[in-house]
Amino acid sequence: MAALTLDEYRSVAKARLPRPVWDFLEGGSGTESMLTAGREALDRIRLRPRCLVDVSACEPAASLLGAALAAPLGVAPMAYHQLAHPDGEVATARAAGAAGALLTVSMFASRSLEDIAAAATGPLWLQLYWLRRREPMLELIRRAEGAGYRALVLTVDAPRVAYRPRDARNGFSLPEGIRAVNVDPSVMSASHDGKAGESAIARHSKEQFDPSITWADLEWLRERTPLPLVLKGVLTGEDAELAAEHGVEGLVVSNHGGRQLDFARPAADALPEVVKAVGGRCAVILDGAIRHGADVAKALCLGADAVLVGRPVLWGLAHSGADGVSAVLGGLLDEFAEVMALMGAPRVADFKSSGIVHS
Ligand SMILES: Cc1cc2nc3c(=O)[nH]c(=O)nc-3n(C[C@H](O)[C@H](O)[C@H](O)COP(=O)(O)O)c2cc1C
Ligand SMILES: O=C(O)C(=O)c1ccccc1
Repeated sequence: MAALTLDEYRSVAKARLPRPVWDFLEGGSGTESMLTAGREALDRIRLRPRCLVDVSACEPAASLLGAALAAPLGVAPMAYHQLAHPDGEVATARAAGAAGALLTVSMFASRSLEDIAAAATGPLWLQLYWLRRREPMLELIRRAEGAGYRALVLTVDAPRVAYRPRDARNGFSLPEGIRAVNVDPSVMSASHDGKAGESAIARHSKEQFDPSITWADLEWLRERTPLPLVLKGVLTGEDAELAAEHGVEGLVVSNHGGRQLDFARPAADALPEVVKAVGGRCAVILDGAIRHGADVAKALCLGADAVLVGRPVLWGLAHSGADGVSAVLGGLLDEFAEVMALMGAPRVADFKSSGIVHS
């Protein structure tokens, strides 16, 4: 087990980072109701262990869209890792590789796609927001293909970035020297122009994100890249069905870590109907509030193929760069391996709906 708990990494990160940066990383949208709701949904689910199963050789390894992982675990796309540590996404990539975890790189990463790929020893996916100007998106996709990224994750729960009261109050903008280096400054330059009452990120995203895209536009993207497509931010069986009909390869069931639609349902509550709707036609991934090895087990029992972890990775980065991220991911992995043994579930496939009960 890890020497420190995630809460300890969180406390150190909070103490170390400037308040507006901490608020940006940690905050949510609207009333911030979703920051606790995601955790409560997972806490309501309890495990039903089986006994006298041979667990002398537990195997947490999994595969996700053809990528071999040490466990069904990845890092969620998050903008600007350099806010947490100067090495930014390069450190995260090193640590994710060492832990055998997937890394999803945000379109608004603060290190270049190529530098991240050079540091990575595990699979990389690239996350995209759909921009009004499509050429910069396509250029990014070309670069991702060239650098060996293995899938595209289109975030579909953010036709605009939601109102986030902490960032508005702080007039949040990026500190000197940190920017979204993979896109032209005209696409996202959230620096130097913050003023009280408005977040530079919210303003830029309103200008740049295309809020008019529909299912019909997915075809346009598919014709332009051979990479598998994953949609992130699906919360209903209806949309899961549409995604499967459109040949999407994967779904991330997510409420964006409580940063988009306030009062949305927690992703864990939406997962069963999504799994049922896709009926095995695409991979299903859960994200939001994953903090324990037991959460990975619960997600698998609900029918997910894997989970993504968000903020804890930034806490690890802020604590001690790549080493901190390795410890955070390694700790989750160790916990999951222990849950396998104590659940009498020596293989990932042994986690079924009978493994949980809602309390
Ligand atoms: C600081 C921060 C930046 C984020 N940036 C992005 C992003 O660029 N693209 C995206 O699809 N999701 C983004 N997200 C959402 C995460 O991918 C993920 O859905 C969420 O953080 C998971 O919840 P957790 O932090 O509780 O684990 C961001 C989240 C945070 C905390
Ligand atoms: O997606 C987010 O949550 C987010 O914080 C963000 C960051 C940069 C640009 C757009 C959104």
